[in-house]
Amino acid sequence: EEYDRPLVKTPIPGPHSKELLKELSQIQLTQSMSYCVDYERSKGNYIVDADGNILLDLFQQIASLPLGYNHPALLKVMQDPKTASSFVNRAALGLFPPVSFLQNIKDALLSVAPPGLPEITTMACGTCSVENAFKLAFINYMSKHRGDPEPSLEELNTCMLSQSPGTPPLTILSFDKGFHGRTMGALSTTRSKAMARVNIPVFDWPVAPFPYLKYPLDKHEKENKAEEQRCLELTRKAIIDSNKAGKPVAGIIVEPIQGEGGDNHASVDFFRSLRNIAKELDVLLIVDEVQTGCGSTGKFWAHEHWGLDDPPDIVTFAKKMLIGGLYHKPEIRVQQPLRIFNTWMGDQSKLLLLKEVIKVIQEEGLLQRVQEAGQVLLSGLENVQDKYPGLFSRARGEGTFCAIDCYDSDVRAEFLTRMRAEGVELGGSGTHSIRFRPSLIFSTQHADILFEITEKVASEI
Ligand SMILES: Cc1ncc(COP(=O)(O)O)c(CNc2csc(C(=O)O)c2)c1O
Repeated sequence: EEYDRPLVKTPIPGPHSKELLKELSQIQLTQSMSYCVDYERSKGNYIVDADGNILLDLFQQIASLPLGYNHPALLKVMQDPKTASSFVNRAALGLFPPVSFLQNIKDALLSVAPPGLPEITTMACGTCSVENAFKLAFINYMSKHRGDPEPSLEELNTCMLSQSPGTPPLTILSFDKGFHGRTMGALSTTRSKAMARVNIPVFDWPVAPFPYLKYPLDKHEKENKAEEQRCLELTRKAIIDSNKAGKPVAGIIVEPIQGEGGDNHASVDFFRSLRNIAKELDVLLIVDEVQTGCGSTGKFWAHEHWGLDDPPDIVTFAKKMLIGGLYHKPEIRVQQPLRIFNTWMGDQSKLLLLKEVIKVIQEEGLLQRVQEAGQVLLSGLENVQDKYPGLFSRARGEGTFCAIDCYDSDVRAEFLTRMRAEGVELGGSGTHSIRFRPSLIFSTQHADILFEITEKVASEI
């Protein structure tokens, strides 16, 4: 059971949050912190802050809570004495896997593997999953072009001097406004905000535009088709040009929906064509499902909407999956140990929680609930934009992975601040979009509360 509705008693952040953040600012930057949270009292769709304010949370820790706060099924895992050892003994999974490792991987990860991708490597977060997906692509490219999975002696020597052929000038093609993480390789393919990239030396890898669609989609079919065609042609050209310039493209990375760069969508045809381009140019297709994965688009994996005959080569995940990792085709498994590797390789305790998450999704039919609640959410957003055309536009979404544009970033900031003051936690995406990232237990009654509060706020702005 959770709370019936939001209850805001103080300004947010309240006095206790302010005091805690002030102390914390002695040891680290706290500007990104909105308020401190009482994680014991937070329940389901509702987050409770340090001052007892109860908010309907449609952002859910940057879209990383699958079942909201303190779900009983997850708390039950913690009460099981058998699981304590998994939480206190963090295994180096690449060296000393627990006896239960394969069973847990089967139950938690292989049971929901994307179609056609039966192999998996676990990781700790989305960024390190993406970094290792790139390495998988590079290692594969070299093995394939060498005709031998084993690196040559010349490669082993020259790589220590950062020289070719051991250190190859390979690249990853990514899309403008994409987000794939903030470490140097992932950051080379992340272009959502300048502040995430500035002053960091990144790789100068090829980039292509991602479609910017006009809404409603059914009223702009011709223009949107042309926009997608333009992007596909520039993608193909960027790869061919990079190959010709002696910087071979080993992989393409794409999000099914660009979750940081402005909730940018593209059609099934766009992604099916992208898959064909990757195949034609012999480039691995990496689908980054860190934000879209684990159900919020109404299918377990967002790319399942594309109905691909030939699956992606690699799918990265994290956030709602509670652990990071990458699924991949068997033929691209690296042959040598300790090349795709780090100390922990994720965390076995998260697999025990994820097993329960998947059971709850199946037993409570949460994918169906996401589809139903998503329709109510999207049509509610369409009503809001119809009623307040000066404030909102481009309502869009797949499942509950929805967004709406504000007139500009100032209106967005004002709207988010007022919504929080009225007890609804939302996030921004890109320069002026609002993103909805409720957990999978979000239902139509939460949508009713959302739109009741949205009406109040929109009428006051
Ligand atoms: C599509 C996609 N790919 C990779 C990542 C990186 O995952 P983490 O390393 O943050 O777990 C993310 C993380 N999302 C994210 C949202 S805000 C943010 C940030 O660092 O500002 C990161 C993602 O959305």
